Amino acid sequence: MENAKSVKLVLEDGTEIQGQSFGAFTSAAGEVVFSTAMTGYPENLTDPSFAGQILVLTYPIVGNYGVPGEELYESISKIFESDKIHIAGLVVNYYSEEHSHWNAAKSLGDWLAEYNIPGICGVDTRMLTKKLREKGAMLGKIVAEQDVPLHDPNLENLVAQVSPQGVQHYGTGQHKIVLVDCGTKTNIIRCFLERDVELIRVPWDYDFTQLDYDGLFLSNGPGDPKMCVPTIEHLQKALEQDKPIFGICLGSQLMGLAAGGDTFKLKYGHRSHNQPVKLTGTQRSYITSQNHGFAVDTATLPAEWDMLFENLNDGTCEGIKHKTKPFFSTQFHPEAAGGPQDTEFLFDDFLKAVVEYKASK
Ligand SMILES: NC(=O)CC[C@H](N)C(=O)O
Repeated sequence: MENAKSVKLVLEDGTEIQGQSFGAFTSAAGEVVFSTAMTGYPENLTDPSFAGQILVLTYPIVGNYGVPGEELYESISKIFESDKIHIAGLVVNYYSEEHSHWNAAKSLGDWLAEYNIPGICGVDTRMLTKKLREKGAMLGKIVAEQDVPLHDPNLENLVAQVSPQGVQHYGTGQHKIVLVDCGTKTNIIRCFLERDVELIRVPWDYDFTQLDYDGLFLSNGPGDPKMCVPTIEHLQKALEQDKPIFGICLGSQLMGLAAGGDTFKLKYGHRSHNQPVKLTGTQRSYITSQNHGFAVDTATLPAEWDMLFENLNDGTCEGIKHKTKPFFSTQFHPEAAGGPQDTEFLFDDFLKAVVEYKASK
């Protein structure tokens, strides 16, 4: 890029990579993670699960389709996954200063600058990804003029930072679903509102056990699931009842923990739109959208629980289910955005369980 200022990416193992600045010319530290998705940066950057992370995109040209303008669906964003950029920094190979797309309203660089998020381009992101795969996810920083200390976001309660303050209601459908918002992607809300649902969106530490509802949903969210102590405690009470429960990503990890199982940090996580998972007990596999650094340790699940999906790349747990009660979860993202929508039927499965539960009362 002509006239771009120099910046560098520094990793905790001492690696230093020089590049050029785009977005905000500022320094930022975080956990460096990579995604091999080929598209979807407007969705990824606004996914609250990326809070505290410096995101490396392996796709070699980024920014060429710009960033869409904001449109609303009900009272939430129609396009983005939340109302701001959540990543701490962005690392790309070639940043396309020119963009062209029918719904582009601005450039990726201008959008990052609006939120004071630094980008670094001119980085061999495939070499960097090989390093992150060999050594595991590392702390790192993008350094502009001012140096900043390395910082581990997983030691913070990131969910408390991204979860909303109050309760919000959406939709007027027949089935009352409580959505525990640990940093939900808006497409989860859209998926529910396309169905026959009245949604009650509550903060991560809200005592939803006091509410009158037909089904409980636990959202995705950033950081280490073990930070969500109040959510796990409330969930434990819900697990004593029979109302259907569905969790996605962090929500799946919280179900595992509330059930009495354990979670662990994966070496470098799963972040892409083409992760294969197998439905337990079948030979059926699905291609899924994923963004996670932790997973439920299947070996620690109590006897009443089974693994529901398994990752076909590394055999890790991609969801769990209770053997007799209508409780299930996915580690992947059936709501996609971006990514394949092949598993969106799981929202219908959940609502079918809600209908059956209500009919049994
Ligand atoms: N997308 C998510 O919900 C991620 C969950 C958790 N923060 C992890 O990285 O594993």
